[in-house]
Amino acid sequence: MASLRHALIRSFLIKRGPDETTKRLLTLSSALNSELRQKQIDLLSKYPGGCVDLEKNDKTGIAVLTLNNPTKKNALTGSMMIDFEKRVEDLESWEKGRGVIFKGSGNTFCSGADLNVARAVGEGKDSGHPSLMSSFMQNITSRFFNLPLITVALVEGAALGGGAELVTCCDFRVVSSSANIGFVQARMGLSPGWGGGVRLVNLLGRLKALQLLSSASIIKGFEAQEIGLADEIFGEFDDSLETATSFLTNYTKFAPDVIKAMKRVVINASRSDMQSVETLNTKETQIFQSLCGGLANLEALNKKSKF
Ligand SMILES: CC[C@H](C(=O)O)C(=O)SCCNC(=O)CCNC(=O)[C@H](O)C(C)(C)COP(=O)(O)OP(=O)(O)OC[C@H]1O[C@@H](n2cnc3c(N)ncnc32)[C@H](O)[C@@H]1OP(=O)(O)O
Repeated sequence: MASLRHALIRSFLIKRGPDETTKRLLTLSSALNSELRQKQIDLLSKYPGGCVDLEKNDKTGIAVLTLNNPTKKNALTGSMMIDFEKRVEDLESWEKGRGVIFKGSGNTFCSGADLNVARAVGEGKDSGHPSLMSSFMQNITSRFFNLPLITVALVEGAALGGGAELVTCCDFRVVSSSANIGFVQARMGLSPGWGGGVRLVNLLGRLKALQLLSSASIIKGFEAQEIGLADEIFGEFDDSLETATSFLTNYTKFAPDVIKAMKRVVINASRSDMQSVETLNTKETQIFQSLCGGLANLEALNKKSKF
């Protein structure tokens, strides 16, 4: 697949060092990247609805990032994916930032990709649409995961499919005891496509990740805590945002520069080769693309089953 080859070539070039040929090839690579990005934006902007809101508090250094599509359980439309990228860009350059709470509106987290987008992407298999959506979301979730800020997912209600993958792109998870977290891609005849497979293995280890992905089981908040997918649990009568804020303040007491430095230390130490994650993600997309629009996927989409 072109983008896999492109990523592998780019990774080789960056490692090779700055000679003339490499510079010219990297310029070509950048041009290819911007062409890919335009194709992604053209595809995703066809699916409007909902928004992703960001409230930054310069005084406390804490921001709240909210997936806002309550009539669809915060399912991610194409325009929300583009919104998400803009909010991540804002956070990447937030000087007074210390931490981010990532939540959904209406006491639920996210029910994954909007099924209308998932269906359209599957039907556009031959035009490479699955890889365009997958690589776009992998890039944003990787950038969010590597923000120089301490991030916590506030998980209530449902976090299903891509929604469960978004749960993994935070440093920490504060989860309602009655929340439902499910990597339900297999029920859709799919595999993870938003970088959640790579992050889940890094977070829980190969065996627990394989159990969750291959069973497509939906676990409650307290079960998530037992396996290490939740760092704190709260009850239905607790104020969820207050709980997440109080949890986050344990890690955001010091000056923004110090917090950012600590996060950068951890990012660098946890990955010896920056390109390896890009290569792993690209291979995840290749697997996702191979299933998207396949028989199992189309049957599941036509059933529009609930979980
Ligand atoms: C790599 C990502 C991957 C991909 O791209 O293929 C995916 O993420 S695929 C999507 C995987 N997620 C799902 O399949 C979840 C589907 N939704 C449900 O199971 C339920 O809606 C649930 C459990 C989230 C909530 O159930 P509840 O009974 O509380 O509410 P409703 O089902 O009545 O939902 C209310 C309202 O929201 C609409 N809805 C919910 N999820 C989605 C979605 N993912 N896409 C589009 N619309 C969604 C649902 O249709 C209802 O709308 P209404 O007009 O009232 O019928």
